[in-house]
Amino acid sequence: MSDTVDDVDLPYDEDEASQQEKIQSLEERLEILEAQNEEMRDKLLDANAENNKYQQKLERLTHENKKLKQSPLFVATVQEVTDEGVIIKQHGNNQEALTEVTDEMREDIEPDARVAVNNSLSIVKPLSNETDVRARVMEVTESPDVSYEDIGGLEEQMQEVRETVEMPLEKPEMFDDVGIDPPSGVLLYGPPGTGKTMLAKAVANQTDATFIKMAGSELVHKFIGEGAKLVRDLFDVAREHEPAVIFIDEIDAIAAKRTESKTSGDAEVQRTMMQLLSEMDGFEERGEIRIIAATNRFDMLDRAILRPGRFDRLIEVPKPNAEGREIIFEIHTRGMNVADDVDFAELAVDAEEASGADIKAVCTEAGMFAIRDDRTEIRMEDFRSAWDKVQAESDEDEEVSKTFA
Ligand SMILES: Nc1ncnc2c1ncn2[C@@H]1O[C@H](COP(=O)(O)OP(=O)(O)OP(=O)(O)O)[C@@H](O)[C@H]1O
Repeated sequence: MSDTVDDVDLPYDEDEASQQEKIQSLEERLEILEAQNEEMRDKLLDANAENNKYQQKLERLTHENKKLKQSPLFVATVQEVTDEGVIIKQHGNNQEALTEVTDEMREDIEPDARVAVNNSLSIVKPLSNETDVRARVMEVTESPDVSYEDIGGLEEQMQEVRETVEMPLEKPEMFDDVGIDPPSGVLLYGPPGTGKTMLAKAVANQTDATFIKMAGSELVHKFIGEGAKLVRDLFDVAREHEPAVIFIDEIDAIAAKRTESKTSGDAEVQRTMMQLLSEMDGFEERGEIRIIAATNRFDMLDRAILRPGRFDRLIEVPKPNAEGREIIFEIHTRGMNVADDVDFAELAVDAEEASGADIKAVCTEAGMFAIRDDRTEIRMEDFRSAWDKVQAESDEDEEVSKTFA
């Protein structure tokens, strides 16, 4: 829509201005309008250019997003950066490939760098170096600070771990003299928070062995193609630190029963497990290294892992009974200022179904109740309230895990 001449606010007085004055005013007005028009056009051009830039950025991000969603990614090592492209070698199957990269990516890549590649072997991103990965998945402790006295209610289990792990480390000659091979691996199984990790740490402490922990889930879920290599690394690190206790937590993540599905993730889990079995089978040359594995899901384990010479000693680590719970209460309140009215036997009966980890949480919570009440002494009522709280929290957790199951 345009204004008609009648609507226009004229820059002169219609009745009084001379013809000459009218022309001059109109010329001046025209000049101003032309300048304004020019300015608006420049702004429009700038806005268009800006728009184009955002459009391109949006396309790049959408593309990037799509690329990242094409999981899983595989791990490869850069062999050579050539004018034709980058030569990479995929981990796991050792397949070599020539792949093209953008100029920006080329700047970030050098021979021996590890990169994540997608299904079509395009480099998606460079990876942090190997030591970072090792550090992320392996916990190496020269002397863990857990001793047998810190563990409550697991006398039998402790005895068995001592025989099967401690004896071969401390008196290997006894096994030679008798002429039997010590068990290579011990499998601890039972509900979460019952002291499996503590048992492994205590035996390492007792034997002055280095404690090396790796979580099965870390081994397989981080990057496809890395699992088997990390298992090799794990045993290399153990050899460097002999005597050593290797603790593989959540072993079910690598040693679950074979499923029907043939996804690349499954193949990766299989490769990781085969590597673990072969490391264990070649165990005699490995000297003073003992392996302890743990799982909360014994029912899921592939039986191959339980054959003789592998994890052939199975030790169940159940939740503690009332007597065990009482001892665990005593252990975790050793350094606490507990009032005379506190009766651990009674608390142990009340806290049915509690794991060692729950009891530890109850003791800490009880201390918090005393602090909130401005007291330095912890009373029976604090422990009772703490148990109610811990129980309510674990019920909540259960609800959440059911919701997401
Ligand atoms: N039997 C126990 N005696 C004393 N404290 C215990 C016992 N069991 C568990 N705890 C306490 O709970 C914490 C967690 O226990 P731990 O990590 O050994 O459990 P876990 O069986 O390895 O659990 P998960 O299967 O979840 O790894 C311990 O650091 C300790 O404070």
